[in-house]
Amino acid sequence: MSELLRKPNDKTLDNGVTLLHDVTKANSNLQYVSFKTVELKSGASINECLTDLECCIVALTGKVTVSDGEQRFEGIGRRESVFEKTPTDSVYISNDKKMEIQADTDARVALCYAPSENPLPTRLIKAEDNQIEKRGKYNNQRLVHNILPDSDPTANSVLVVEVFTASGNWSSYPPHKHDQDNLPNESMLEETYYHEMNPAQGFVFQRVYTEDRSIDETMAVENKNVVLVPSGYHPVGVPDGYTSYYLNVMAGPKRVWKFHNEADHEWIIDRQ
Ligand SMILES: O=C(O)C[C@@H](O)[C@H](O)C(=O)CO
Repeated sequence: MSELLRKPNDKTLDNGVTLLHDVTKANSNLQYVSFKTVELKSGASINECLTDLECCIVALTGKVTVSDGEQRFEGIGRRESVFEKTPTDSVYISNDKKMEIQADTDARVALCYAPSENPLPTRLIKAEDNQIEKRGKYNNQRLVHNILPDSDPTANSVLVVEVFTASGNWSSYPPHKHDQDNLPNESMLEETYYHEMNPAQGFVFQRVYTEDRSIDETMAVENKNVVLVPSGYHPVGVPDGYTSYYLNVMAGPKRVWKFHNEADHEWIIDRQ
C-alpha cells in the first residue's frame, strides 16, 4: 500500500477511546503537520500536554467539552454526521497548554497540530465563525468551510479547512501545489486529508504527484482514510453516487496559503 495512504485503526480501547489515526513527525514523512482522529464514547475523555505543538480541535461529529486547563468550552459540536454540511465548532489551543476533551455524546474529533513556540490565547471557533465558500463550476463544484484560514491570526502555524465535493465532481482541482517557499508566488505547506464518504461504502481517487514525478501515486481512498501530502499536486475525484468530505490540515515555515496551479490544466478555471 502507498506510504501516503493511512487506513483507520479500529481498536477501541477499554476507556471508550479509539485512535483512528495518529500521524506524527516520527511515523511519517511530514515535518510540520501532525494529525489525529479520535472517536470517543459518551463520557470518555483524552488529555494531552501540548509542549511544542499548537492544536485545533475540530468536533467532526457529536458534542464534546474542551478545556485548556483554565478555560472550558462545554457542549461544542453541531452535527451528527459531517454530511449535514453545516459548519461545526472547533477550539484552538496553543503550545505549552494542557488539553482535555471529554465526550458529552458519542463523538468524533480531529486534532490538527503544527509546530509552535509562541503561546497564543485559546479560542473557541464557533460554527458561525467559519467562512463559507462555494467554489468551481461544471463538474468541479465544492463547498468549503474555512475553520482556520491564513487570514485568521488565531494560530502561529496551523491552517484548517473542510471541503464537501458533490457526486461526480472534482476538488483540489485543477491540480495545485504549495511546496516551494517562494512567496509571493508560492508557499510551502504540507497537508493531510482526512476523508469521509456518503454513503460510507464509497471511495474517491486522490493523486499526489510532484513536478518531477519523484512522487506520483494515485490512491483509492475509502471512508475515514487519511492521505499525506508532503509535497506536490493533490487532486480528488469523486465517483457518481457518492458525496465526499475531507478535512485539510496545512502547515509549513510560513502561515500563508499561496498555491500554484499546474499550468497544463489551468484552462479549466477559465471556461465560460
Ligand atoms: O478548493 C478546493 O477544492 C479545496 C482545496 O483548496 C484544498 O483545501 C486544498 O488542496 C488546500 O491546499
